[in-house]
Amino acid sequence: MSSKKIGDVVLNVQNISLRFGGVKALTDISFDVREHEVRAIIGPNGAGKSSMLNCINGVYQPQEGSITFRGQTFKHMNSRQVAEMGIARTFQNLALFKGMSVIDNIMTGRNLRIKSGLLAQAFRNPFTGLKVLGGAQKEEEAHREFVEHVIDFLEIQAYRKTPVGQLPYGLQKRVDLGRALAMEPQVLLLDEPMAGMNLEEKQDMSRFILDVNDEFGTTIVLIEHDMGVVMDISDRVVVLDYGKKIGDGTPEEVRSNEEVISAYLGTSH
Ligand SMILES: Nc1ncnc2c1ncn2[C@@H]1O[C@H](COP(=O)(O)OP(=O)(O)OP(=O)(O)O)[C@@H](O)[C@H]1O
Repeated sequence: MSSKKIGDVVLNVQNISLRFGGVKALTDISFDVREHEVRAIIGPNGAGKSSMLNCINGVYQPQEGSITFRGQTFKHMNSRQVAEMGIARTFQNLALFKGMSVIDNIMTGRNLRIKSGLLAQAFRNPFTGLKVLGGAQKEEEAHREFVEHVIDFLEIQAYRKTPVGQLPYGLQKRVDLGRALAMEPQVLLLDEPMAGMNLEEKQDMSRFILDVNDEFGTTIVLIEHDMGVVMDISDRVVVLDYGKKIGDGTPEEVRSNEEVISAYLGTSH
């Protein structure tokens, strides 16, 4: 855990309940996330972690409760609106375009920020027939520059032009992180960023997550199964079990919580 300064509450999850037919995926969940914090959500399989992230992200609409982001409360917001507010996410199963290069995949993260329409980009001088070097082109250059910055930051310069599908899994996860970072989010939701990685890849990813948190000042909410990683990099941890919150506090507090210990003793994690 770093010694950075943690700020005010940026994200407040209030009394969220989510049902799928008879299945109660989440029951009355409340917790907050502070600025610059690394906040983990943990719990055994089926505890409701991904459902929680999907509620914050606007993918699922909970039947009860609300979410407040920087003072703005939303009940029914779609994913695009949430992203435009400054909340980005990565997915458990990579959502990358495998045939496209690393740079083009990361560029897709910039789409929300591209203002000039295609029409403006296609505008030509009627006399010369040449493309007008206007705002659209300048804007594209600025986006490309930011994407190059993300590529340098994640140390993937050598693979800029490589189709993502040809990269090892650990690097694909890093590109997925880059795509989310390209959105310049205030809050980054990471769904099992270390899943399927070997030890070295996990160490690399942990370092990148902490660097993003430090250097970009991004607030991080992550789901992670590897308890060692969670305890190492998180400032505070929420523990879910069968859709209910059974623990919330620093890694030390959560580790010594009886209910958390017994929830984990009965599982493989
Ligand atoms: N789209 C859905 N339709 C029906 N049930 C769902 C859906 N999504 C989640 N559930 C159910 O909600 C509960 C919580 O699932 P969720 O995937 O959120 O848990 P999780 O903690 O992320 O699990 P895991 O660690 O296995 O990824 C489970 O009982 C699951 O079967």
